[in-house]
Amino acid sequence: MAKQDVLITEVALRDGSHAIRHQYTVDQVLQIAKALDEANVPYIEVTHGDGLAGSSLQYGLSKTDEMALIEAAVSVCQNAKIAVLLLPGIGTVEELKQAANIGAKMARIATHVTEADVSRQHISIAKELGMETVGFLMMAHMAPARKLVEQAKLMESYGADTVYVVDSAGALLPHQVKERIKALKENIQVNIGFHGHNNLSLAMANTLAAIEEGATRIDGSVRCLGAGAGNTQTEVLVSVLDRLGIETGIDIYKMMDLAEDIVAPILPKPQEITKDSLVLGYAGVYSSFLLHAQKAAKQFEVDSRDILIELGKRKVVGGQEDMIVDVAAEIAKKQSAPV
Ligand SMILES: C[C@H](O)CC(=O)C(=O)O
Ligand SMILES: [Mn+2]
Repeated sequence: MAKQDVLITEVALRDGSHAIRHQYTVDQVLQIAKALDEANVPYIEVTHGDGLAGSSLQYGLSKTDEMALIEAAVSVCQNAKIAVLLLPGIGTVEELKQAANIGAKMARIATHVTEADVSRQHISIAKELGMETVGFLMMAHMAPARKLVEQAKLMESYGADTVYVVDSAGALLPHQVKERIKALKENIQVNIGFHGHNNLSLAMANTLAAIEEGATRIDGSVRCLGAGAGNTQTEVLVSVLDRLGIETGIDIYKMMDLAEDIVAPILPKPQEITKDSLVLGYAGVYSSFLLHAQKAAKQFEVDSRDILIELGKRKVVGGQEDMIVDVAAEIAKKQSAPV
């Protein structure tokens, strides 16, 4: 195994699922996971975009049962470990056990940045199942560094091997990432990770800032495939890290090839920063809300940016997707009221 200073988790088959409305097929997962494994990517995350059991009317129905997708990825990987995401309250311990049974080796337990206490049971059961465990603190822009430290310590105490700072809204600026990672580095002993979104075109800068402060677990997504404007682009990231003399162990040419030849052809449209995804970062809104807000905007004939700005003001968090329709209806009502 090549030397690795930073371990990359590829999230195109999980976060990227948001961008294609959870329509992955077994065939696509077989092809992508095999190519990622051949490029020496150490971890590949596979589930519905909102984690295990996310397939629902609320979060979007998957085309294919995620267990079939996980099984497919496991079947073609020689070295890469398959990771699964679980948001307590969406997924349960039952799905976690099922995923472990079919070969998933890493469990990433995601909570809102101030609610790490709900991850205790899932982290400890994942450990009992022999899985590597990650605590995933979402919407990290909504809490100051000292709060993040407090919450990360909880996850560490439950047995997390790594704690991630997750910029779910793509709202953090590089100095804010630095401040948060530095505080974790000074206060917890386990590995520190970073997961960025590119809504303000800062995913790469933020990722580099995190690595500079000591993050060694980093998420990337081929072709940026992810919620909102997507994630830090893996094939670009490994090239930049190579130029910086930071080893990922990943074959750069193979990453570029799989991005161009396998992933690009299945995309309905290239991942880009649109006015709506930009507003996610600007207003600090959960990236997974993008498609729901656009749908509500159409239904109520209002500007999707107005919905997103209002959601940001109300500090709505993941799990409150039903508020999107409420906000759209209120805006429509205000707009049709006589002046
Ligand atoms: C369920 C979310 O999509 C998790 C994530 O990737 C994020 O918060 O960002
Ligand atoms: Mn994400």
